[in-house]
Amino acid sequence: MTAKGASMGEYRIIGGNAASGEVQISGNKNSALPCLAATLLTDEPVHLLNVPDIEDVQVMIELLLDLGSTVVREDAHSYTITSGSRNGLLKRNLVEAVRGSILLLGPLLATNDEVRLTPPGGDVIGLRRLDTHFMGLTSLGSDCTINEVGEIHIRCRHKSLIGADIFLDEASVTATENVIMAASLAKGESIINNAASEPHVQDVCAMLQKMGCPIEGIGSNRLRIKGQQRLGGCEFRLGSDYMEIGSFIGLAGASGGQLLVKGVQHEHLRMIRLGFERIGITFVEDGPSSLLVPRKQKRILTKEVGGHTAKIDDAPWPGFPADLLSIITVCATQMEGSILIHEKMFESRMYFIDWLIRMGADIILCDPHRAVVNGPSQLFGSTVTSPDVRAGMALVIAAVCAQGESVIQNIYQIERGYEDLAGKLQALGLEIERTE
Ligand SMILES: CC(=O)N[C@H]1[C@@H](OP(=O)(O)OP(=O)(O)OC[C@H]2O[C@@H](n3ccc(=O)[nH]c3=O)[C@H](O)[C@@H]2O)O[C@H](CO)[C@@H](O)[C@@H]1O
Ligand SMILES: C=C(OP(=O)(O)O)C(=O)O
Repeated sequence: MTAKGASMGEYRIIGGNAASGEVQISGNKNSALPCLAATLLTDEPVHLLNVPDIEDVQVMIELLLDLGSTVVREDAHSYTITSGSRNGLLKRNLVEAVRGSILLLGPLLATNDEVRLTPPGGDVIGLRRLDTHFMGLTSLGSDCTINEVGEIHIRCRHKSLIGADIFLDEASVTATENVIMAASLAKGESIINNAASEPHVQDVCAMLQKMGCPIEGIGSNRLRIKGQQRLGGCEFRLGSDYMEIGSFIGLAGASGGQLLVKGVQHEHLRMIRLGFERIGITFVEDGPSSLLVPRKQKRILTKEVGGHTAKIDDAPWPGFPADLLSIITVCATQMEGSILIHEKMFESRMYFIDWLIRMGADIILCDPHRAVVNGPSQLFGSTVTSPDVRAGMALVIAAVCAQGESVIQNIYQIERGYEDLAGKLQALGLEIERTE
């Protein structure tokens, strides 16, 4: 059993078929988590639309319920949430189930004198430091400590948080979101320098603006936030999940299918397009919110000018997203040539490559951060375990490309972030069975 008692089930996949047809993309997990947390910043109802129906969202909603919020689920993707007491015992197993639980810190600190929280969970992909969160929240006038059992304790030094000119030591996504949310109810103006600017950070800012908090610089690394005495309710539609989009582009490209991907925000895909082009996969815009991955692809790992081996590395937005490097790695095994994959941001995200090697991939894992993929390789079905959400999806793609049957275990890790994955893959003509 997992922390929240969800399925530890498995997927059985018979490989060899191309993923073809149409797929509808869900709302962005990494927008949903902070936007759910931001409902705590107002006493008025907040109506959230395009919320993905995934495990992480269900955990976050359970945490809000524990904090006294009223949650009305209008349908699988829309909720009206009204916050209540904002205190209550947060179950350790729920907090530890998702990284997003750390996002309660900012809103709870803005609305209470002090907050206690056990450390968050999420993917085990290397050290996930909290220093930047503490740095930002301390600058707004609080004291942060962690006790011997790892419990986080934050206390306001004044009657309320006080706006400040803050410089973050790294452009951390969730730290930026926490500081934005805390600053929205701080006294006076705050400036966040070296802020993260991912589309989900932009979503949180757009939602807070609708709640009555003026924010300048959205999408840049310098945000100016005018703190308010109170915020109002709003209706907000979450952006689409560009990690899911990238995953389906990779799935179609690697398996040789033709796929129409619907529910796309093209402006989020500029660097992702360049990354996929480097591994020989292209896609074209097909209307304002769709893209097409054509069946016919180059399938060649491109070289740098001068004929040198190319590389793909991750970076904070608008760089290539860390969360898509595992997908790129598995897709590269199906293309001709060599490429260096350089994971700069997380220490332990590349160990899933051992599973790919076991399935027949020719990859040299140089060190925890760098791998050279030599392709193409015929992959063979195997029993593998999903270590984290993106590695899990990468293993699904490997299984689709492989000859024979694969079993992918620990699919809770995948379903944390992908809505109805088995259903979506079956609709694309793939042989996948989900068992509990
Ligand atoms: C719930 C949520 O939103 N999770 C996302 C969030 O996690 P999260 O907010 O936890 O990730 P952070 O942005 O804090 O950091 C991710 C990693 O990148 C490193 N780092 C970060 C910024 C920087 O300028 N330089 C640098 O090296 C950090 O040290 C850390 O190892 O952002 C990550 C990076 O996009 C994504 O993988 C996660 O899916
Ligand atoms: C690392 C990820 O998620 P989380 O931060 O929620 O663990 C991810 O979505 O790839």
